[in-house]
Amino acid sequence: MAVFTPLSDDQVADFLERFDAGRLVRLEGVSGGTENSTFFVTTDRHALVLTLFEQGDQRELPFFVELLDHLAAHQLPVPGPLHDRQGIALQRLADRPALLFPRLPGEHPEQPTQAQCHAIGQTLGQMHALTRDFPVNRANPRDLSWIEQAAKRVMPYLDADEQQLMHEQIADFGRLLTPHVLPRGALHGDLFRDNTLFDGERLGGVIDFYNGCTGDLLFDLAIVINDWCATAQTALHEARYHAILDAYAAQRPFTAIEREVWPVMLRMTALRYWLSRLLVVHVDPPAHTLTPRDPGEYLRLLRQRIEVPVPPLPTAAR
Ligand SMILES: Nc1ncnc2c1ncn2[C@@H]1O[C@H](COP(=O)(O)OP(=O)(O)OP(=O)(O)O)[C@@H](O)[C@H]1O
Ligand SMILES: N[C@@H](CCO)C(=O)O
Repeated sequence: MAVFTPLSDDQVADFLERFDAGRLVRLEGVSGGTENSTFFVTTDRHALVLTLFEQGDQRELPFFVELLDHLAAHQLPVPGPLHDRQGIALQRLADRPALLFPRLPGEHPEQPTQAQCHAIGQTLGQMHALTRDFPVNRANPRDLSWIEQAAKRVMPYLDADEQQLMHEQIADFGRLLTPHVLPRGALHGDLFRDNTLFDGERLGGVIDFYNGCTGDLLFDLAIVINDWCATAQTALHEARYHAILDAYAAQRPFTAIEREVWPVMLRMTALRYWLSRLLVVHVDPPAHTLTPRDPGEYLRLLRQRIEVPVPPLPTAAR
């Protein structure tokens, strides 16, 4: 389930009056997602998605709206929010912040093809090239200082080997990453396969920007590689890896420092998800009954990244 706040047809029909988007034909709750209430809204003119924000700091919503407006204005495949007749995107409905989006076509890929990997690498590279000078800022909520704090909260739930691994890795990140200034910009922050929609090989869109923030561009790319390029045994799927990185590098070439710290960034983002999933399981279980994602998957991935070197970042497009 991902309807925490039910809405009636009348509520949504009234809400649509604020926009030039047609009249309500059908309202359906969406079962995917875990954080917000999501509805598919069909009007006589458009297929739309309505999101009610159930958690998080509402003062941060303008960052997401401006980022999506910016990317959509540059024709990136993202759902640019609809603006009402007064030009305002961010609304209130059922006492919650609400946004209305175009419904993008497609399905989440489970076993991404080469063409799908190329498409996501290219789009992320374009997004990063476009947001290097994006003027609005939101600090990365999952940076190294968050990792250090979160690690203290989960330590009691780890065995001795896992505790040692976590301590050693975090010390490494501080030593190997902190001295460097990496290229920065606006990040998606959670670009897993299930935050993309593919219509066949065509990228219909990238969704769920609510982890979006300002940070190291390489952090975003490492999240993508870890999720998109792991085989069932967490080994690196090399064909997908090269397809994503080559397409990305053609849009935004890597710096020498990025090439140097790349293996560390892959480990840091693997540990970031090991931690956030441990927090959900042991420390802050959500109110809903959905099965939490397995922290062990990212522990295995982290170990894999430590034991098996990854090929270097490409120097130039092949
Ligand atoms: N613009 C869109 N076009 C088509 N489908 C969408 C769109 N936005 C959301 N969806 C669908 O709704 C589902 C839930 O949306 P979303 O991922 O934003 O929710 P969430 O509660 O923030 O979830 P989570 O953070 O767990 O991924 C998505 O998996 C997708 O199937
Ligand atoms: N992508 C996250 C969940 C949503 O933030 C994870 O796999 O843990």
